[in-house]
Amino acid sequence: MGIFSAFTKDMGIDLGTANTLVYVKGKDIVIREPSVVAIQTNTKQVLAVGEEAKKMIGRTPGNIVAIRPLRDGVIADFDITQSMLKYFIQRAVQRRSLFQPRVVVCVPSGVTEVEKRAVEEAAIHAGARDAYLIEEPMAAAIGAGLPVHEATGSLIVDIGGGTTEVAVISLGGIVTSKSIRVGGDELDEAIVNYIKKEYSLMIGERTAEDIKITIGSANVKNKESKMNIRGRDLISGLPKTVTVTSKEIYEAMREPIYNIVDAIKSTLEKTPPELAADIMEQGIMLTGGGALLDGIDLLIKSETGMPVNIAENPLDCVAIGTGKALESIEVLKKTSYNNKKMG
Ligand SMILES: Nc1ncnc2c1ncn2[C@@H]1O[C@H](COP(=O)(O)OP(=O)(O)OP(=O)(O)O)[C@@H](O)[C@H]1O
Repeated sequence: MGIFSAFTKDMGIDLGTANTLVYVKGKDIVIREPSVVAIQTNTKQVLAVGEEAKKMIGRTPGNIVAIRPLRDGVIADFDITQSMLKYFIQRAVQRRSLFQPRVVVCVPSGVTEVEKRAVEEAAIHAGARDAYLIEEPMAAAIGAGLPVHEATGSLIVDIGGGTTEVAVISLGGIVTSKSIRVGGDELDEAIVNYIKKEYSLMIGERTAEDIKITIGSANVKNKESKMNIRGRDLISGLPKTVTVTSKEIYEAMREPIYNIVDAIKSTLEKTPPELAADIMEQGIMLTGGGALLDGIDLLIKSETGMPVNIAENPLDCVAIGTGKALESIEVLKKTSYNNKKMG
């Protein structure tokens, strides 16, 4: 390692639809914030980014909006994504630093070629010396400690906010994969719709997420809890409280949960037999916030007949894997995402 490289603060960024994490080489994860930006609508001025902006969702006056610029695994608002990325890079670098970092960004798999270029440019604009992209399932697998470079099959399932990525990895490459636009957000929406239909009660997406995390389960036999929730009665227009059970929430989330299970099954069906045998032995690895949903591992195990493991820190895997990819930057340069640019 040259004397200067020790000071470069190279970083890996998980630009997620729900959360953005920044991993700085030698320091671990230094930023962990929701991917939300609050802006003044008339001037387009950025008022808050991250946690502070998330608190404003559903609570802003007319001239301020709190936006999630990445939705459903794609960049819904490019300019705001760029501002957010710039804000996080500069916060991680600390303005006074003279050294320009090399940055690896993990982007949702649904982004287009144009958007990939634009993310690289945004990173350069924000002060990066070089910018590379990495595919989300590869970053998740590296972060979860799977032997991605060995001649053995690993199956990774990353259940994020906007997307679920399922991939079989061997010898440093993705052998077969599937990405669906179903993740934690879809579960929240299903809860909002269920409560509306069953109780004529309107709740916000943050309340729905809270219900999912507190009493939601993918294996209802294991859980029977209740929760009081508050919202607006659609008939009277007034605030109202109702009590919901985990069984009801399971019913509400059943369809999107089974979409995730089906994506895993169809990936397994396309997996070459030798690699399927490796996966049978090693098990399926779950990462992403959705891996924390109560009972999801048991459901996948019973539906596929394969052993299932949950990564140690499922929310951090992509950021850690993105950061670790920096250590083998030569390998990164050769990946399909970056070699078009290089060649
Ligand atoms: N304990 C929990 N139980 C259920 N879901 C959870 C839990 N904790 C977090 N989540 C969900 O995980 C999702 C966020 O996960 P994560 O941070 O991995 O997504 P992301 O990387 O930002 O999204 P993407 O991979 O789609 O870009 C949210 O939908 C959140 O509600």
